[in-house]
Amino acid sequence: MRKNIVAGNWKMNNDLSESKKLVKGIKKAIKKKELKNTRVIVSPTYVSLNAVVKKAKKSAIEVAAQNMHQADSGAYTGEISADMLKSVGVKIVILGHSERREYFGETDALLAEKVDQALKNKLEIIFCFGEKLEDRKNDNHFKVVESQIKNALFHLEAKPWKNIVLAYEPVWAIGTGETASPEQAQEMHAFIRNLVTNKYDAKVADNVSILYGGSVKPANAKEIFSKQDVDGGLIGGAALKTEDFVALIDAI
Ligand SMILES: O=C[C@H](O)COP(=O)(O)O
Repeated sequence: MRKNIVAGNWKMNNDLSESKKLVKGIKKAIKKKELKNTRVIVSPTYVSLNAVVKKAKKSAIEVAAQNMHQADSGAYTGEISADMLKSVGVKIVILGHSERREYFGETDALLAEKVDQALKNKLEIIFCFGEKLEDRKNDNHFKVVESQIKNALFHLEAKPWKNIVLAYEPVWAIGTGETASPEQAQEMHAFIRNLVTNKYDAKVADNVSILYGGSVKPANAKEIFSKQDVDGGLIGGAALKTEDFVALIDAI
């Protein structure tokens, strides 16, 4: 059965001491909670990964990296490999975030390589995709999402899908305060699950968690998370404050 997930993407926020403080706060706040079928993931910057992994020990918190390079190693100044992530205890990596696509030119083809590299290294992937505002205005949102998923993930066999989490993040809703309505989120999530069913089978589709991301906050989380095909959220801004993030965990 698929899991619910509340994942905080800290993006380029929080230095080392702020990162340690935030994970410590979350750890304390969730200590006595019965999380049942819910996973809690935080994703600090590279420089804080090791420290956050250590602080998260003996808690339900899992730690993800925000990106990684597609090669094993080599002359790629400024980059981080899958092996390096594993060496500091990281088991999950976010790939395909719209900010990586937009500001760092990451294409579907490159992301397909990163996906293969992550899976080869037994890293779990939170794979992000989503349409831009003009795509939605032109009624192209389903087509765009379908091609992003097909191009980066549909070369995979069914088996590796147990290590894939999908994150639908409409670009127009990220950091803008504008959220997709719960109905819009459900409509797209059902479409995505159907795509996976058609390509693989119902079992693969039922087992994949599909997260929603884009201006999720305590005030709107419950309604979004309550939708049948929404299995939690990938959270930016609201993941930076302990009480807000914990409220999102409570909302699931
Ligand atoms: O990765 C997280 C998403 O980009 C959502 O960010 P946001 O919650 O600040 O809109």
